[in-house]
Amino acid sequence: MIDTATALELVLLHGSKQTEIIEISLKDALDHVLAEDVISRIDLPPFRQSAMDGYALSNTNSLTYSLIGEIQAGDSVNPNLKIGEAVRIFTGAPVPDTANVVVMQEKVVISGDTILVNGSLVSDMNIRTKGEQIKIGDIALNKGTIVKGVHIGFLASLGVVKVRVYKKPSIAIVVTGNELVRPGSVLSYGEIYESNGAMLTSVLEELGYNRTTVIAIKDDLNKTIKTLKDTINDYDIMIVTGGVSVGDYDFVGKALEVIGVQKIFHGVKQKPGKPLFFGKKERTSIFGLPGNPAAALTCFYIYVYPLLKKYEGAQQVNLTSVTLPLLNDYTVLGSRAQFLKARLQGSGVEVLTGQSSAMVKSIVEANVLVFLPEHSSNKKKGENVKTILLPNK
Ligand SMILES: Nc1nc2c(c(=O)[nH]1)N[C@H]1C(S)=C(S)[C@@H](COP(=O)(O)OP(=O)(O)OC[C@H]3O[C@@H](n4cnc5c(N)ncnc54)[C@H](O)[C@@H]3O)O[C@H]1N2
Ligand code: MOO
Repeated sequence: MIDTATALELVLLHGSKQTEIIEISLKDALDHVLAEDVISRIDLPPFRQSAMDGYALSNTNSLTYSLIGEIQAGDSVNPNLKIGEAVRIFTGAPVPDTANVVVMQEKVVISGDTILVNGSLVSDMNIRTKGEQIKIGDIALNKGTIVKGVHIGFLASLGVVKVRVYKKPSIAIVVTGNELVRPGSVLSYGEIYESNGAMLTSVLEELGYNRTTVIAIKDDLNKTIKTLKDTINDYDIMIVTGGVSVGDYDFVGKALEVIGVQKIFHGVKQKPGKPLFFGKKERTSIFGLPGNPAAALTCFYIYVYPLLKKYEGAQQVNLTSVTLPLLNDYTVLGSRAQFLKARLQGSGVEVLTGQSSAMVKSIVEANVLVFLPEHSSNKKKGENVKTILLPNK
């Protein structure tokens, strides 16, 4: 069995990479990865803008100015201010080329058509200079950026309507087990509701991956071979859950071998997720995740998520981790590296009870995973631990 760092390295080394680039509307670009730098075609702001409601004037060290007009946001005017003249102006309106100061209205006393400035005037005050955010021809967003709502807002402010991104992978989620029954039917003794399919589909959707299909297989070697063989070529990524361990009816490893999947590794010194499998066949990357739901989800975040990001050429492939103090003692069981379900509370992290791989209930409460390396000793409250932040939690 290999260690967790080697496993992740091998996934990133051997996992496939998308080369197909598509052009899509900016409004559909959420969670896609930019396939090229986006260059600004305008200065932002495109003209000198007033940052305040007030008066624009050319500072002549006088405190008295006569009003000659008004400029609203959206007006397309550029009046020529003579010495001693000012215009009423509003936030976002174009500042005349002949003005170098905007005084906010609270600092002005009006008397008929004359204003008296109460305070000092500093050149360029309350004026947003042309191109102060970004200049025409500059890079607005780098290739490899994962597009989020703020990026869409920024690009919209530059007038961008289409972006070139990497095509999302198609993903097959194959759930295995005789005991699995679709929610909606009544359970017979020995049966459980199938939940990994719904969980992985939804977690993938939260991350912006919608090209998913769930396929269910019974514990039968020939059927497993046939279904995996019929499925594998149609998808970029195949995620199988269950049947990857050592039981007499755990057929996934054998079936993948029969259909010619190149095994990269099978087994990692970690808890949960000891039986994790990773392999590839032509363009398809194949994960065999443990059937236990919390183990499957943990392996998804630690290994599948980085591959999805690498696949799309993202700059950052791993989940963000931080170092935080433990809020409780934790007794380490066994020598494998551990990914513990935990929750951020204030400035620390609490390891949750119910660490069993089978417990879906406790992973619901978790918003982070605490990572303890192999052979860790028992942890005391206050000790710093590596804490992996889970997305959308
Ligand atoms: N003798 C050994 N037994 C086991 C070992 C071992 O090393 N030696 N490893 C254990 C570990 S660790 C894990 S994790 C599990 C993983 O086993 P499999 O990946 O083969 O998974 P299954 O046995 O098929 O299922 C495990 C568990 O999860 C439930 N399950 C499966 N699929 C689903 C699903 N789609 N939705 C909900 N629940 C699911 C299944 O009913 C089992 O309870 O092996 C240990 N055994
Ligand atoms: O490694 Mo298994 O995922 O502990 O339960």
